[in-house]
Amino acid sequence: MIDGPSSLQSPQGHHNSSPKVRRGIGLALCERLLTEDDQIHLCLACRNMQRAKAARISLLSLHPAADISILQVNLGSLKSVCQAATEVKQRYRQVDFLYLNAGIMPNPCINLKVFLSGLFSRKVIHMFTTGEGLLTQKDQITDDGLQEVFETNVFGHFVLIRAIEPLLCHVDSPSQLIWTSSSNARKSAFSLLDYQHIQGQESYSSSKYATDLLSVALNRHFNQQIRIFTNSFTITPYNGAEALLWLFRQKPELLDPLLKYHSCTSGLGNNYVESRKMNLEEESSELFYQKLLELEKQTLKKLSESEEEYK
Ligand SMILES: NC(=O)C1=CN([C@@H]2O[C@H](COP(=O)(O)OP(=O)(O)OC[C@H]3O[C@@H](n4cnc5c(N)ncnc54)[C@H](OP(=O)(O)O)[C@@H]3O)[C@@H](O)[C@H]2O)C=CC1
Ligand SMILES: CC(C)CCC[C@@H](C)[C@H]1CC[C@H]2C3=C(CC[C@]12C)[C@@]1(C)CCC(=O)[C@@H](C)[C@@H]1CC3
Repeated sequence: MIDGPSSLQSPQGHHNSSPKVRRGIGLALCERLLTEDDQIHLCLACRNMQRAKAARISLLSLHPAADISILQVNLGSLKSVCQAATEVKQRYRQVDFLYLNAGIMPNPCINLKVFLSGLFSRKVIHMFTTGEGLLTQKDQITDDGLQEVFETNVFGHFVLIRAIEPLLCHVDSPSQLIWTSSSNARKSAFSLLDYQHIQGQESYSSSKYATDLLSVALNRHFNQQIRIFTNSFTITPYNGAEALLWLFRQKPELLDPLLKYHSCTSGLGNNYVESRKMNLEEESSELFYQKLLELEKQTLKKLSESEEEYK
């Protein structure tokens, strides 16, 4: 099983030999999964090996008998994604659960006008749970020539899923693919004509809507063997892992691919999972899927050509 990257950081933000654990949803999920069943094999796929090792140590301190391995992957680099996929195929014959957790929101900027008018309106709860229209981000371009938020939050995951497809599609025991979206996903922030969100300033909202769209197409193309789900705004990483853990216990064939599963917390502090229909059309999801297949073809070709050049 692969988990999304864990969240660990040294106190000053740079790496040393004993980085301090920064708790994100990925690590909280691993802890909760091991509490549920410490016989599972966990593989932590992280971009930073120091943090991955520290996450492993922290999990082992709570579950000494756990079987935990680590793997390096930077989702913002196609080369790294392809290398990680090759490594996964060498190590495993099947992946039962693939949690796609990594997601970035670089340089967020709050729109104070929207915040203040939202604060005194009936939409105040909606604003605090979805952050709709509240934040803008400054995106940048990766070495692959793609928008960083799009590549990290969407395309890197997409290429990884496709590259390890043979490990996911087993007739007798279907795999479950659980992809973290957000209640910040917004249809109006996304455009099929600008799916990398080059022109706008809400790359995070756009990337999470892209995740929702892709989840529907992937379900169709993987012949109902893979289910993809999402979660919403979280107060603590433990709460944020609620829907992810709930999905671990579900039979994938009984879940509706058009629903999004949100981790929620009541006023009394109780966690629960709520399903909501996604605001999307299946035709758009298919069109987007086809566009990503084309982009994958182009970018992987470019990558292999540049690798040939360096030989
Ligand atoms: N927190 C919230 O309120 C909500 C979060 N979400 C989503 O949940 C997921 C986890 O969020 P959260 O735990 O809060 O966030 P964190 O920032 O704590 O964790 C995100 C993780 O993604 C990893 N990551 C970032 N970029 C890359 C990359 N290029 N390659 C590999 N790994 C990468 C980070 O690794 P590293 O440690 O190296 O930085 C980090 O561990 C995200 O997808 C987020 O969008 C959704 C709704 C609400
Ligand atoms: C006094 C300050 C001006 C208060 C500012 C509060 C905001 C920083 C938060 C209010 C709602 C929050 C929110 C998110 C980030 C922080 C806020 C904007 C997210 C966008 C974080 C990532 C997600 O995936 C969303 C679901 C969150 C929605 C709410």
